[in-house]
Amino acid sequence: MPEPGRSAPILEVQDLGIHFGGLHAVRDVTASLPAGQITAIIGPNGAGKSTFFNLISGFYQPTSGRIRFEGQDITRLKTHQVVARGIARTFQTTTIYKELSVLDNAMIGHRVRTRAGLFDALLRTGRERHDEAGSRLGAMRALERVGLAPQAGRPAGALTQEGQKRVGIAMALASDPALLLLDEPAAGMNPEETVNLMSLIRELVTGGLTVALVEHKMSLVMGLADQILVLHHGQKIAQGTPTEVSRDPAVIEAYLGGHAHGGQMGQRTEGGAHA
Ligand SMILES: Nc1ncnc2c1ncn2[C@@H]1O[C@H](COP(=O)(O)OP(=O)(O)OP(=O)(O)O)[C@@H](O)[C@H]1O
Repeated sequence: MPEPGRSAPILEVQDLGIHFGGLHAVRDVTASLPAGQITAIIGPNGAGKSTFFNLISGFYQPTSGRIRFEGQDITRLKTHQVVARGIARTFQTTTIYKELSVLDNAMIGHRVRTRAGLFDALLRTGRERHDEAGSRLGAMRALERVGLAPQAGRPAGALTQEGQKRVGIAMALASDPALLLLDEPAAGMNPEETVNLMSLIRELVTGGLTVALVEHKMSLVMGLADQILVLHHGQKIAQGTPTEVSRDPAVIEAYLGGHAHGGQMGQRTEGGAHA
């Protein structure tokens, strides 16, 4: 496993922040994601993890700070421009089109990156036909990467929960990103499916991808992440290897909230909060 921080950063954020009215959802976060590694972003509920992803992927415009990707400033880019630069994401809730085929889903992911607009599509211009062929090729490549090529013709809704998660990942991979953001990839998965998902993420990283993920399942985070970034009340409170952060007093305090008995990081208490 490569040592965190040893490879050049693919993404750097500096003093990144956003507030909604008086609420600082993310505040003064300075951090970097090493290329070719897996970074997990963790923190108690409401810590700002999803907002952090939304800032990086252009869904939200930061109210302070800068974002650099592959050495270039992407702070003010819109979502489609961020995708075109090479950052793709999946969402917490499954956003696949269940009635469409697995291949069509992946093609939708690819077309985010192509230039043909509605006008081209309606008139079936040469460029549109060219783009469609390119979409099909890019989509098939993405399906091969997630092990779904043999299922390309099936309706996405006919796949297992794990299969549908893979479709979501293929949709993101179809735009051929250098950085993949996974928002709670293991949500709703049983332990066996979670292990399979971990193997898939490892394979993708071995193939050259950089991954950042938000996840509550600590077995996945601890077993997969090269480095962990911990947010609490929108601020970075720790960054390091899984071993380092799990021993960090500030992290333990954030998760246990000062209670001596509360289980491990990320476990949900009966009230639904994270112990
Ligand atoms: N668009 C928005 N408008 C107003 N407040 C928002 C908005 N998006 C997020 N917030 C607030 O910002 C804070 C951080 O939310 P966020 O969803 O990023 O946390 P999180 O760490 O992802 O939480 P969880 O683990 O529960 O998904 C919360 O208080 C949330 O209510």
